[in-house]
Amino acid sequence: MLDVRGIGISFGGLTAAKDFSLALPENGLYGLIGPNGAGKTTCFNLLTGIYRPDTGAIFLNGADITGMKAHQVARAGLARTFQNIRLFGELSVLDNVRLGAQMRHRHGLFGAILRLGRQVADERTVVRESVELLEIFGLLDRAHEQAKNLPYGDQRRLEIARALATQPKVLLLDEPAAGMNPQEKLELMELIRFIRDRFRVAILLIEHDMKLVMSICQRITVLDHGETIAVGIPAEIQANPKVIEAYLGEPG
Ligand SMILES: Nc1ncnc2c1ncn2[C@@H]1O[C@H](COP(=O)(O)OP(=O)(O)OP(=O)(O)O)[C@@H](O)[C@H]1O
Repeated sequence: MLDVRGIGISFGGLTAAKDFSLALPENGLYGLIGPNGAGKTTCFNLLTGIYRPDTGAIFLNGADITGMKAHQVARAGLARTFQNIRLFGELSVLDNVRLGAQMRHRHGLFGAILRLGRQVADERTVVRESVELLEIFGLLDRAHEQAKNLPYGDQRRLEIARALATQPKVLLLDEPAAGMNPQEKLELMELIRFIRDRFRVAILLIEHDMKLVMSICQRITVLDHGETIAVGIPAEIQANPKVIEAYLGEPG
């Protein structure tokens, strides 16, 4: 579903990502780990069109998306969440998800404002889909609150709901468990599996919580200093001396 072939980027003298490859199958759940500054978020930025790779190519469901802009990548079916939650804090919970769903409909926001024929039908579909998502994520009773007023764990879930509203083929989650307590992490683990099955989406997950990554990911890629140092199933990764060394060298 997502086929990444040797992408890389340098900033000045620093190679932030080098020769990164990945073959994420339909409905797969893979992990991307590595010490701080290893280049994980840089890879997400390359995949989602925030950065343009200096080398390599990216294919989504067979289509070459290399060099596309972020909004084109999103339309092509690659959605993401961010390490630092990026919601529209002043907008309602429902409107945040609506904006995701709106992206797929032809007439967009202007159509919704003009309220003409087809646009009204589109808008009704958008609202229906958004309400369904909020229900699935247990956020429907907060639909009309401002997003910024939600508790932290709910904001993380809302961001995932908004990404799913675009009906992606592939979903990239950047540290979804960051700042969560152990109970919330357990719930999140279940939620990620549920999302994969319910929405039939392939998921690539960046996460520092090893327990979470090791228990839900089928395969894991480990980065260190921008380079891939290991790829394998969780048991292989846990026993890999290069991986252990990379993490032991990490301060704190
Ligand atoms: N736009 C940029 N300009 C210059 N350097 C950058 C840029 N983006 C990333 N880097 C550098 O690339 C390296 C990798 O950063 P990145 O954020 O991808 O790491 P990470 O693995 O996601 O780390 P963390 O786990 O701390 O989030 C870092 O040294 C970072 O400073």
